[in-house]
Amino acid sequence: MKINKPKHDVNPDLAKERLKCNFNIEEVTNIIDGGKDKTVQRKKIEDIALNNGASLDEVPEECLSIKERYENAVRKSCVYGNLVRNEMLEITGIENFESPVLRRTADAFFKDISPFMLHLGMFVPTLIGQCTPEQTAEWLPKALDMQIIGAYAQTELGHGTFIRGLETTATYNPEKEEFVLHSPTITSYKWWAGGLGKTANHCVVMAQLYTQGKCHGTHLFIVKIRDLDTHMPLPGITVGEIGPRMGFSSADNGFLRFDHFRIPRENMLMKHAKVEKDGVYVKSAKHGKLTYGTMVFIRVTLVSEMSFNISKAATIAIRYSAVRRQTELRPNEPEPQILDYPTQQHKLFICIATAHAFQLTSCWLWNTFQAVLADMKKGNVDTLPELHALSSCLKAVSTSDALSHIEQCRFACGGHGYMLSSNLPFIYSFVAATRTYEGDYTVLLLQTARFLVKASEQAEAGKKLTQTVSYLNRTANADRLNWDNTHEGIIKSFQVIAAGKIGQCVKSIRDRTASGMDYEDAWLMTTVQLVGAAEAHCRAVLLNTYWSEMRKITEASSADVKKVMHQLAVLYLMYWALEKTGDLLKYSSVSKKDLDELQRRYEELLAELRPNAVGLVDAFDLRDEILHSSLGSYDGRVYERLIEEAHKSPLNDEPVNQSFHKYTKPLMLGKL
Ligand SMILES: CCCCC/C=C\C/C=C\C/C=C\C=C\C(=O)SCCNC(=O)CCNC(=O)[C@H](O)C(C)(C)COP(=O)(O)OP(=O)(O)OC[C@H]1O[C@@H](n2cnc3c(N)ncnc32)[C@H](O)[C@@H]1OP(=O)(O)O
Ligand SMILES: Cc1cc2nc3c(=O)[nH]c(=O)nc-3n(C[C@H](O)[C@H](O)[C@H](O)COP(=O)(O)OP(=O)(O)OC[C@H]3O[C@@H](n4cnc5c(N)ncnc54)[C@H](O)[C@@H]3O)c2cc1C
Repeated sequence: MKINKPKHDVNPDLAKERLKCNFNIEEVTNIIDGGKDKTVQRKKIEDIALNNGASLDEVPEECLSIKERYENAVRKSCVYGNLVRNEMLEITGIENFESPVLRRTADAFFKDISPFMLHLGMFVPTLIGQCTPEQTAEWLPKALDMQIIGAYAQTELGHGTFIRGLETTATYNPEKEEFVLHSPTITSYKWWAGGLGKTANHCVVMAQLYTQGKCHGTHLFIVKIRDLDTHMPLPGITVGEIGPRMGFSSADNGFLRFDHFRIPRENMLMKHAKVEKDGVYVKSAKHGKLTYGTMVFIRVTLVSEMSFNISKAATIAIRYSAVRRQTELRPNEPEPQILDYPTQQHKLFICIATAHAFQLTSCWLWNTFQAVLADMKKGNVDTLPELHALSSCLKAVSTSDALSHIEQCRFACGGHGYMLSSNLPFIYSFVAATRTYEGDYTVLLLQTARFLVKASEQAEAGKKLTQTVSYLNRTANADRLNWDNTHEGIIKSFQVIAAGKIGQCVKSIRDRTASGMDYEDAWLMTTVQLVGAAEAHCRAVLLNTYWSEMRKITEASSADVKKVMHQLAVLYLMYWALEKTGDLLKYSSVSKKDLDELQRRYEELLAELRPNAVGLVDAFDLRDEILHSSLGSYDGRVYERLIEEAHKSPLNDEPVNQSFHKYTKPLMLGKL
């Protein structure tokens, strides 16, 4: 495999690590990419995007002012967008505009975030999912060609989670065949939409639809908010940026207020429900929640996004841990590489395994999503609730796990991991937002819990359940599972934990209603348990999917690759079994002796994986331009890079800062 040759000598410790690796790295890269041809395609696209240096910044993004950072990000977005439009999409095919390969190259341009991200990330998918064929013909080519730039304005100042509580109104006027968009209260300001503040000239707006004097709930509208030539906001539109936040600092998350703003009837996105010219409302023939489709789509894609982010953080932390030496183990012996500490391996090897677990699960989820879309095309929406439950819990758990693993990667890099030049703080703050946006963690797990409670009741009634909850058919009446210390045994025990927790929730709700509580209060009182049950279900799905997909995907692999992929999956199973010993003790016959044995095997496995650690992160094949890290580059020149980056600090532009003469010296002389 062609590796981008480092310009400098590789750090000797890192070079030695690469000699230790006992499997074929290229083979694992091909597995991650989804095949050899996909690796070739990815590399071709990366060469187009990155070889001309257009992604490079003279001054690090973080050293710029807010305005400069935004302007620089727009500049790079245009260069990048142009490359996507003219060269990259030709290779992937226009229908793959959301390809992870494009997503990956975008990271080389933006340490933080592109102000255009939501254009391709949400605006375009909404057009694809919510437009009639005529609307698609009108809007999609312009959006894909970037003649118009869009945002997705759903959340308001007062409501994000509770979509039915949104206050923006779209009132239909049959005389003029127009909708009037209005923000009636301060809490109805649209708030948060990425790219809305300064970049977008169009946006999709979620608003309460009124026609013939009746409210028909939230629907989507496409709205032009700025003049295409001058970029000035149109009359009736107040739009701006919401201000600095934890991350997302090079983009322009926006606010938007409508003052009786008129749009043509054709601007309601009418694939599912519509308003006729005379004002008659025709509701979706299929399902009431199809306007939420973009959210489901993004939740599905976020699982792969989390895999990518963990793989970046793991690459940085593992390469750094191979270079970094700290603390004598025995007097007069060299300090060990910190990667030799089992505690460090415990923090980091799970990250490699999780990146694989999420990648394989995301492919499986994507196929499930495509199958549901195909069913819906034929008018069958029966599979939608299961997809909604799955995408909700996998989005919640993958973003939450990614966040804690990435934080462990930062801890694993000590003080240097706190430097922005390590890139770990950027990765962390990006992923921190994913736990909240597209549906908050708790809220989405409660959506899954609704589905699980219904499934449990169906299992109790002897009905056959769909695939992801079919374990409830087998385990509904099981009390404590007989512990079986095999991989399949661990997966089964997680299904029993999930079934036990769901059963306990059902019982709590029933006990509470039997004692006189109404159902809503009984549900509310049980929500802490319900979140736990949905998380447990998600763990069972993740463990089962990772294990079975790993076995499938490595069927034709070489023995060494099979072995190391198998070891990672076993590590994942053991890690989670040990994390959840309380649940195992409650729901299975596992003994202290069994758990001690599991712990011993886990520690041995860390040691077995140790020689392959650097090889495993090299297999993620993340170019230095994408990693943006002083600690994680391929050549391991950690200390040299930290010094180079320090010199880029604007505070080092002159030997004495003017504040000394203005403030410090007068203070020292008592003249302030
Ligand atoms: C170039 C590539 C780029 C890739 C980049 C990758 C990532 C970046 C992308 C974006 C980044 C940044 C931006 C983020 C944007 C946003 O955050 S947009 C705003 C997102 N907002 C949310 O997610 C809000 C969360 N809230 C909800 O989803 C719903 O309100 C909630 C599900 C909580 C409840 O909805 P509500 O209307 O109140 O429903 P009910 O409680 O009445 O439920 C009725 C039944 O409908 C079922 N249901 C709910 N949602 C769905 C759905 N989506 N699909 C199918 N079914 C659904 C619900 O379960 C109920 O069913 P039962 O009655 O139980 O049977
Ligand atoms: C970086 C970023 C980018 C974003 N981009 C966009 C965008 O482009 N477009 C857009 O429309 N929106 C966007 N959002 C908004 C985002 O979708 C919402 O912030 C998110 O859905 C959470 O909603 P909320 O802010 O109303 O939180 P809230 O719902 O107010 O949550 C606050 C707390 O209340 C809890 N809570 C709320 N409801 C319940 C319940 N029913 N049961 C139990 N607990 C509950 C939550 O768990 C949480 O702990 C973005 C947000 C961020 C942070």
